[in-house]
Amino acid sequence: MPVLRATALAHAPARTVTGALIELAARRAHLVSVADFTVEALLPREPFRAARLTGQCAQTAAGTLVTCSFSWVGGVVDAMLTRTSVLSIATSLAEGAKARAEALADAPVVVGTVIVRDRRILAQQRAFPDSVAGLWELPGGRVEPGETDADAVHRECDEELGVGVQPGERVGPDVVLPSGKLLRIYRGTIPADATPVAREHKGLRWLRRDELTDVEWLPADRILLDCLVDLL
Ligand SMILES: Nc1nc2c([nH]c(=O)n2[C@H]2C[C@H](O)[C@@H](COP(=O)(O)OP(=O)(O)OP(=O)(O)O)O2)c(=O)[nH]1
Repeated sequence: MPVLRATALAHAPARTVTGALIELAARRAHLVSVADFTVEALLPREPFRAARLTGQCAQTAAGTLVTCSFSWVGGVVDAMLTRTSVLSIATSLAEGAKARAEALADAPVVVGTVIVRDRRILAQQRAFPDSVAGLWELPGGRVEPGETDADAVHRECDEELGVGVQPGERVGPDVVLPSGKLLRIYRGTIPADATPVAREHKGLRWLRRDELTDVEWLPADRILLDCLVDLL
């Protein structure tokens, strides 16, 4: 199976470069899976139908090395012209992810919080604005000036759920929102006897692994479902 690779070195964190790769890959291909530092997608059009794109980010001392590879079943599409155009797609993705991630360095951040209890994730249903009312998301919100991400996790969960959350480690890559903000997910732990209540949302659900796709998530959260499943 032919494989072509292109690389670039980005001066941005690996999770942000992965987020940039997701954004670029989703414009050209169908996302197949997203992990912390790896994106897989399938190209939808001939002559690349069934060609697989893999974008991988690795943090190094010099920056984040982004590697974009294309693999496809050889044969008719294995002509020199195709190899050249595949290489140019891989190169533009790697270079594009580098440029986009570096431009996103100062982007505002929205934090989301994954709270797991009894192997269920807490999701909340938006009440407003009308464009997203009824869709589901993780507790959280915008990081305000002067706050750390952890401060925002704590404040937003207190405001939205009335519980004290202990912010934990990162989950998944950054996801670029249509507004240009970055959605950034953290684990959060609540006391065993705490009972979250929906103060600003229509409702709450504790979702089991097999229920995660029963609700209609905001588009950015849908991209992260693979990463959430891994926590259950
Ligand atoms: N809290 C949260 N927001 C999310 C998630 N996924 C996602 O796309 N978003 C988007 C929805 C909103 O456009 C934005 C967060 O806005 P928000 O309304 O919850 O937070 P906020 O009160 O601090 O924001 P703002 O209205 O003051 O700008 O991020 C998620 O899982 N959790």
